[in-house]
Amino acid sequence: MRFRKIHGAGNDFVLLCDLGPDDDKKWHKEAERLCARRTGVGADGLIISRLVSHRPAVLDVTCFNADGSTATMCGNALRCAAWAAHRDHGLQQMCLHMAGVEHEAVVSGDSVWVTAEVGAVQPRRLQAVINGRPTWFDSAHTGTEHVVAVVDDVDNIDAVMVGRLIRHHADIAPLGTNVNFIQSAGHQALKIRTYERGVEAETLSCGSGAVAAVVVATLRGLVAGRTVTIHNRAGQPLTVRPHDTRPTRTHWVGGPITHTFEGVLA
Ligand SMILES: N[C@H](CCC[C@H](N)C(=O)O)C(=O)O
Repeated sequence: MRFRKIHGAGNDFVLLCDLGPDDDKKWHKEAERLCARRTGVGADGLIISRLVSHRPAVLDVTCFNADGSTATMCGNALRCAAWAAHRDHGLQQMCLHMAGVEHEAVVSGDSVWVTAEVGAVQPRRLQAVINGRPTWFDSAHTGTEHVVAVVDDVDNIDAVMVGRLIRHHADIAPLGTNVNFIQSAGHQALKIRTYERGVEAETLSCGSGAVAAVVVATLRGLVAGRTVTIHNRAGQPLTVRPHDTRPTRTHWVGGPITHTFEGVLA
């Protein structure tokens, strides 16, 4: 079986396209095997993308985290799937279904944009002591669970240690959460680091995390609700902007996609 290795601003995936209507359940174990950094292909997640219809352009996209769990939303996985549908089928705009939610996607020059739906926001959801300072985490649901803390210097955080602590916090068990640390980075810009549940590691970028960061940063007055640049660990910024017709509910997240290589699974 052919696969693509692809990343969305550093968030990397094994991508399988057009497999036909298979049972997704068997892919949990396969995701764990393929994503293993030493013994597999190595990735943050496995994407399975199926073209449902050409006109209108509709894709069904499933994303598994590296530990085999299902991601209910993955902005970068959706962006990778849209990129591949553009390459394979010439689609420029499409509708993507992931975990029962509809997302729009637009391929525009070097950027691929997808929509994320913003759900419940809860200020001061959790607290942790970071570098000796009590720090609040606000939660923002952007299709999956995210908490966001505003800190002075994201580079000075042990993102894996603190991320893991928060991810397993008793107050949010058993679901857990993705954990984001942000700081202001000038006019309409943020710097971010993200610890991802299901990968159980820091990832280089996270689409739904970038949207959660903008929601929380807007709430905290760090940015205004317009276009925001999110500087990540990959050095390949994502851009978040409100949707034109439903700006409070939906955000676009866009950025580069890199197709690294193709291969054949043994
Ligand atoms: N990296 C992803 C989010 C994955 C979410 C996953 N870690 C989970 O909570 O199941 C993104 O670009 O939106």
